[in-house]
Formats: sequence, C-alpha cells, structure tokens
Amino acid sequence: MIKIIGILTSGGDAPGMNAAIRAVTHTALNKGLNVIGIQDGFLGLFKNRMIQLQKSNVSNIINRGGTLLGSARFPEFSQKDIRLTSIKNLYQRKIDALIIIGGDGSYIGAKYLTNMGLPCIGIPGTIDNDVAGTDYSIGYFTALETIVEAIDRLQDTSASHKRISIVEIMGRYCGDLTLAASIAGGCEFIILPEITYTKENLLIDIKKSIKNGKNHAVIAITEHLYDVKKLARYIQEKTKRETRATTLGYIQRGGTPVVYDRILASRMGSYAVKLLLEGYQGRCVGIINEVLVHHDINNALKYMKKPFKSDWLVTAKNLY
Ligand SMILES: Nc1ncnc2c1ncn2[C@@H]1O[C@H](COP(=O)(O)OP(=O)(O)OP(=O)(O)O)[C@@H](O)[C@H]1O
Ligand SMILES: O=P(O)(O)OC[C@H]1O[C@](O)(CO)[C@@H](O)[C@@H]1O
Ligand SMILES: [Mg+2]
Repeated sequence: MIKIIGILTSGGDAPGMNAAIRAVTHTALNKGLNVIGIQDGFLGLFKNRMIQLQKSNVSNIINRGGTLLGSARFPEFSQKDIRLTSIKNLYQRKIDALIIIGGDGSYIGAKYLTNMGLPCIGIPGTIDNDVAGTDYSIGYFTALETIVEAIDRLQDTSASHKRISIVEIMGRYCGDLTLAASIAGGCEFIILPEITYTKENLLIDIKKSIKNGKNHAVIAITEHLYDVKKLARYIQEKTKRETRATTLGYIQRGGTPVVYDRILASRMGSYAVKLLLEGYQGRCVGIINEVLVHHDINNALKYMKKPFKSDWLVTAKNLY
C-alpha cells in the first residue's frame, strides 16, 4: 500500500508546474499520504535533494511560473548505476511511488524507474506540446499567450517600417506553438518542422505577396530549422526589403500561468494521485477532448504519435 509519494519536475520548466505540485500535495495529504518533493529533477533524485511537502509549502504558488522544486537537464540519468543510486535514495526515504512532471524525455526516466520496480506516473509538463497521448501539456497555453503578445508587437513595428520580420519560436521539433501562434497573431508565412517548406519556396511566396501590394510581413518559424539571422539576410538580399529576425527565447517559458494551464495542472495532479491509489503504475496522464485519460508509458513513448494539425495549417493558409 502506498503511504509516501515523491514528486519531481524535470526538463524545461513550464508555467503550471507549480499548480500541479500543489494539486498532488493537497490531494495526497487529504488522502492521508505523505508527500516528499524532490528538487532539481532527476539530478536531485540522484543527489538526494528532498524536502517534506506540507500544504504550507505549496500555498500561493498556483499563480506562479517556473517550478518551486527546481528542474534540470541530467542526461546521466540514462546510466543504470545512476538510476540505481537514485532508487536507493527513494527507498531510504520510504518513498513508495513517484509522480514525474515533464516532457517526453522525463517520461523515459519514468519508464526506466517503473521497470526497475518503482511505480511512476508521468504528467505532461512542457511548453512544447510534443507529448503523445494528450491534446495539451501543462504550460503550452501560457507560452502561446506570451508568443502571440510578442507577435502583436512585431506586427506593429513591421507594419510601421514596411519590414519583413522573422520570429523564431520554441517547440523543439514540434510546430504546435508556431502554428497556433501564427493563426492567432495573423502571421503571413509559417515554417514548421512537420512540413517541407524551403527558403526558396518562401521567397517565391514573399515575392508574390509583395507583387500583390503587401508591404510588410511576419514569418513564424520553429526553432532549429534555419539560422534566422542568415535567413533574414537572404530574404533582404533577394527582395530588397528590410528584414529583421527576432528569437523570442526563454521569455516563452516564464510567466504567470493562464487559467487553462492552472486548471489542467490541478486536474492532472489530482488524477495522478488517484491513479497511484488505485494501483496503477507506469502510466502517463493525458487530456483528450477535455476528458482525463491515462496510457501505458511504454506504449505512449513507442507507438503513440502526436498527430500533426494539418487542418490548422490549411486554415492558416486560407487566412493569408
Ligand atoms: N533516454 C533517457 N534515459 C533516462 N533518462 C532520460 C532519458 N532522456 C531524458 N531523460 C531524463 O529526463 C530529463 C528531461 O528530459 P528532456 O531534457 O528531454 O526534457 P523533457 O522532459 O522532454 O522536457 P522539455 O522537452 O519540455 O524540456 C533529462 O534531463 C534526463 O534526466
Ligand atoms: O533550457 P534549454 O536546455 O536550453 O532547452 C531549450 C528547449 O527547452 C524547451 O524550452 C522546452 O522543451 C524547448 O522549446 C527548447 O528547445
Ligand atoms: Mg521534450
């Protein structure tokens, strides 16, 4: 029977992680369990950085970005001896199960720990929205608001100076943030990892739009596809239009979580505790059509793919 639950946040921080920590803590304490917070993701698990969580530790955090537990990238967790030490640390504190809030990478860590005998539940917490088995991950909607606000500002200055602006958006290898932000921000051109759209194709389309009388444009592009500064120089040279590149960077990851992320995190956190109490392990939580679901974490990682929203792209193109 589970008496003590551990909780950690891992990978890039995402707004709403705190709301999830709070939900896990409150739900578990209300069910008579103990909660231990592990600091700095899998790194803290290995280094034995743990704190007892009470309701007082998680008060006033539902509205705070980042994660009060801290997070880290700790690639060494792929080594078995590191994981064995980490599990030993958990058993020393009599932790019976672990809730892991993070992205697809963190899910791999959760899968390994479950296979080594420690029941884990994964909660999707990443701005990238690249986790299979869920329509949305915690943090995505807040990042989207931040990005669209930035695009609105870029539209103002681009229009005033009759310039072309390139805006580089996070998402790693997932175009969800870029696609949604492009529609909401009225971007003229979209470059996504999921579709082939070369800079030569882009140039043809820009020239067409200039010919049609358009004198400014915002191009939204997912990170890692092009060197955006070089791309700006290329477009400027070929079109003779002033072109500027803006990389939004880490401002996309911070900030007050929007209401949807707070509610999503609260629901998922509570649900994860419920699953553990019902005897589930090696599961990951998701939301599909607004209903909470759970999947085998191995299957989610191996067989489930996040579908590309091709109809959204069609819509975006219809709006040019
Ligand atoms: N193959 C793996 N084996 C064991 N642990 C892993 C593996 N891949 C990732 N992890 C652990 O999960 C952590 C987080 O993974 P990653 O850096 O990919 O971020 P993420 O959870 O996908 O979140 P985000 O993409 O939002 O930053 C890693 O730093 C590492 O500790
Ligand atoms: O914080 P780091 O390690 O530089 O990682 C940046 C990456 O993290 C994310 O912000 C979240 O996964 C990605 O969008 C981005 O590629
Ligand atoms: Mg990831």
